[in-house]
Amino acid sequence: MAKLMVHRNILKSFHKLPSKVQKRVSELIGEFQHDPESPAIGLHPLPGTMLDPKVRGVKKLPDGYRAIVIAPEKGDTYLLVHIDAHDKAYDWAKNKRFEVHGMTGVFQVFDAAEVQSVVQEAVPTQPRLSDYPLARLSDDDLFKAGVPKPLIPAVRSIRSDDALEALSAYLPPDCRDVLFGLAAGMTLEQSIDEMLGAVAAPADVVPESPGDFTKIQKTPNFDLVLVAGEEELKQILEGTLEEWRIFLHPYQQKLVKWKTKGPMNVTGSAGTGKTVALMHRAVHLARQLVDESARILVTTFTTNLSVTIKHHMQRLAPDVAGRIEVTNLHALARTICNRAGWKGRIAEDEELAQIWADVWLSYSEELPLSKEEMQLEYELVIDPNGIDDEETYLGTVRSGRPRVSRKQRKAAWPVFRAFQRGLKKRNLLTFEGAIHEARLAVLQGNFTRYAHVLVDEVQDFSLEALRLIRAISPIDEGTPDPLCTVGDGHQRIYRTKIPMSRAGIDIRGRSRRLKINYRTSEQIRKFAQGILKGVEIDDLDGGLATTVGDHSVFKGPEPLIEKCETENAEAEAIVAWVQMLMSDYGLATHEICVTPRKPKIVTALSSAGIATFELKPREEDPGSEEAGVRVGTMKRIKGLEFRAVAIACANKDDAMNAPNQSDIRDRCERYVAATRAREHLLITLAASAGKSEPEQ
Ligand SMILES: Nc1ncnc2c1ncn2[C@@H]1O[C@H](COP(=O)(O)OP(=O)(O)OP(=O)(O)O)[C@@H](O)[C@H]1O
Repeated sequence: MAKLMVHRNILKSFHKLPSKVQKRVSELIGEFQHDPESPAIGLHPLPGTMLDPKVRGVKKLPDGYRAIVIAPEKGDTYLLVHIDAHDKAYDWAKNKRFEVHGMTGVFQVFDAAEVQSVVQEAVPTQPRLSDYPLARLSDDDLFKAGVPKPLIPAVRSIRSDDALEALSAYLPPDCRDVLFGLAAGMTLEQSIDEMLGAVAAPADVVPESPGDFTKIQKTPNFDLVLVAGEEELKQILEGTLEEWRIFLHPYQQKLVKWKTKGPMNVTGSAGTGKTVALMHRAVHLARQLVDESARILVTTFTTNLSVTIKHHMQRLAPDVAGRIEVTNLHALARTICNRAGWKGRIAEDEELAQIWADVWLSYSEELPLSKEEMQLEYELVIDPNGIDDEETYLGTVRSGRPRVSRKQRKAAWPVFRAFQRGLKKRNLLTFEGAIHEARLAVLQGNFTRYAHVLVDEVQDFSLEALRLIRAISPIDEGTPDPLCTVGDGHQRIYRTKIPMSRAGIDIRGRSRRLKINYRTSEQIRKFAQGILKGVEIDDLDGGLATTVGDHSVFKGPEPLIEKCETENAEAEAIVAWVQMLMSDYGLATHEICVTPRKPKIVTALSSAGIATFELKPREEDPGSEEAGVRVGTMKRIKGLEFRAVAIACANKDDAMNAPNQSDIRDRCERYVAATRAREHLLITLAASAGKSEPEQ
């Protein structure tokens, strides 16, 4: 029976086709599997009009529409690559080649003449850097990198990043990714490995000729999907199956299926598909569970993200979703404490204040630090490190905290102890205290370990939280794939860095990085990176993170910067920008977000007749079900994404006005906010903002 694979582009544009055409295409796909030559389909060659003789037209579509199908020279897998009105469809296909690459086995679509002319346009303007990395490669090297043979001359003439950038939209995505890695200074092997997931394609995916489609399903495919059944086809075509569910990047795929003996770690800057890889990995592991009672845990730092993941998991894999517990760290800790018999609750802020007040009343000796500093020391050192004895406190590494002598620490300890007794007396715990108690409960055998643990946003986990996830995963049992942590040092907004090794989580040799950005345009990615320019970002294990080779899969408008004299001017600028997005780009209000929430901006938007919707903590964003420009704190929008984001920073003391002189966590928070934007980003700055505003 013939098979039909569908190209990613069809799925992206299907909803734009007339409904009659949509209906007929769905039927045709079904009919095709039975008999591609059936007269009801009208598959016909187009001799003399197409550069590639494998191109076929499909006639039997309503309203003069045509589908372009690529017929195999070898095998019985056909590829549906394009649908459009008659002339447009044939014009699209006329000069293109549709080939399986002879080295990588990846199916590629390209137009060599178009690529040549883009390069020629870029060449006169590019500086002639003779030592540009691509210029040093031989034709053979470029072929190994996945460049189709007809494109090699054009690629060889690239001499600058700008020219590569200009060309990138015309290159097959696999070869584009590898070339970006090479241009960033990676070796050929490194780049192929990092971008395609393997240094060399296995022999069984390499085709005999560009028209040999017999192995195409075994290849790490960027753009083709074999539709499993009618229901899946319907969902795919209706656009209810998101792209990330169908088209994993080969490197994501590799991480999903990677078999590890110990804990593994995935890093990558914002939008590189870490959460997507983690969700697919959880499903992959769940489908392999043999023991009926075994469960998998997926946990996150924020409630928002765990709610989103839970929702996706139920749709991604209803067959195994019941075996995957998705919860945020604090809920997890509470559950473990409750199951271990704890009857108390988490203290409210007022209760904590009362306990401190009692401590100060009962304490007559001279304090080694001010009351405020003592409280901070408790919150930032004692509590997140799970310290409950003096000796441990004396030996604790207090990264990022002002120096406190051993003598001061000795004098401070009885105060902290008194605070802990105060909590215990009232049967209360702090959030961090609950994590500590949960870990002790697990270590005492009061909670069954999970078969596999997967953790997102791990950069924000405290030392004690890392120890908890280590304790509930089966690391010490020696079973495979015990723990998978995912995080990004650029997005650490709740605490200072803690290497995983300090919690006994050994990820050496099992840490990988994702580089391809799917969320934000290249322009926004670069801008956001600029906010953290000069800051050393860690790799979550004591080393430095690198962004070498990072790039986005699409381009967009440059981020806009508006300097504003007053709060009113800022509000007006944001209203004008929202109106422009709605009228020029057709954005709906729920696709736009303004952060942080400033009352003047909300009032100005509603005076202009534009509804707003406040994103509150722990409440889900209702998406298209509820209109209104989203407004919320930068912390609240972490884990979300919008087509457009405005970051309102016109107050002089905002970190965005002088990032180089600002606190790292404030800069990270602004990085997080900027990377929530897919296509449009507006930053308002104070009129006095100087040279140190973020570099683009
Ligand atoms: N293979 C893919 N194909 C298409 N889209 C993808 C793919 N992987 C991820 N995406 C999309 O990219 C966006 C970012 O993905 P994801 O949230 O997994 O990234 P992340 O690295 O976890 O981001 P952050 O750290 O900012 O939370 C999402 O819109 C997701 O749907």
